[in-house]
Amino acid sequence: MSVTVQLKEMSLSLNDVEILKPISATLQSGRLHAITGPNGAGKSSFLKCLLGLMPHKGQIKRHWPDKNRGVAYVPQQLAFEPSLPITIEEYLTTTLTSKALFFKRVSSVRSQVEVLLERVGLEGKEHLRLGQLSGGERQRLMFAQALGQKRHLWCVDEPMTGLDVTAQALITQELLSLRAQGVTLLVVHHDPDWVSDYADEVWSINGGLVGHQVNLHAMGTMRLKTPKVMNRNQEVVA
Ligand SMILES: Nc1ncnc2c1ncn2[C@@H]1O[C@H](COP(=O)(O)OP(=O)(O)OP(=O)(O)O)[C@@H](O)[C@H]1O
Repeated sequence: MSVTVQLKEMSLSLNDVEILKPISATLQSGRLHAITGPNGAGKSSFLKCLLGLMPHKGQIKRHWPDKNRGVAYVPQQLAFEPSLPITIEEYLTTTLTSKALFFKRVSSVRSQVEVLLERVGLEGKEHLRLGQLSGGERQRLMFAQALGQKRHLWCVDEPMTGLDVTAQALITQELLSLRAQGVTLLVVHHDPDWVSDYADEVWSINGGLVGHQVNLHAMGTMRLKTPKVMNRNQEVVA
C-alpha cells in the first residue's frame, strides 16, 4: 500500500486571524512536493498543521502501511540553549534509542550515529555541544536526526538555510534518495532553480493554496540529475 496524505478543507486561524484558507489536496508517495510563496504566506504554518503542531480545521487523512513510521520534521532555523550540556553524539543517540543516556551505549547505536554524522558531513564533530554549533551545523544535525528515524513523510522547512554549497548538494542528494525509496517529501523552498530541477509538484501558498503545478521536467530526464558533491576544498568528489 502506498503512502498518501489527503487534505480536506484544511484551514488555519490564529488569534482570529485567517492564516490559511481551506486547502483540499493530496500528497503522493515517492514525490517531492515543493512549497513556495512569499514571506509570511503561511508555508511553515502549513507544515505545522500537517505535523499536528497547529490547531487546524478540516481533515487530514493519512494512509500508510507501517504505523510505526510517522513523520520526520526538519524545522527552519532551530536554536539551542547555549548552556545545554549535551553533545551531538548524545543527542543523536537519544533519537535512535529509548534507553536513557547513562546506560552503556550498544555498539550498533554508536555505529548508526557515526554513519548519520558522515552522511551529513559532521564526522569528527560528535563531541561538540549543541549550543556550540553554527547555523549550518545545526541544520545538518536536524537532517541527521530525521534520517535516523526512517519515516514515511518528510516535512522540511527551508533546508538550505545557512548551508554551504557542499552541504546543499549532500542534502539534495539525501532528499532524492528518500524520494527514490518512496518517501513522500514536502519541502519549503525559495530557490526557483532548485524547485524546477528537483520538485515533482510545486504548491504555491499565499494565505491558502493559490497554485499547483506538476513539474514534468523534474519527473522526466531531470529526475535523474544528481547534484555534485564537493569536499571541503570545493572539489567535486561525486
Ligand atoms: N500565533 C500567531 N498569531 C497570529 N499570527 C501568526 C501567529 N503565528 C504566525 N502568524 C502569522 O502567520 C503568517 C504565516 O506565517 P508563516 O511562518 O507560516 O509564514 P511563512 O510563509 O513560513 O514565512 P517565511 O517565508 O517568512 O518563513 C505570518 O503573517 C505570521 O505573522
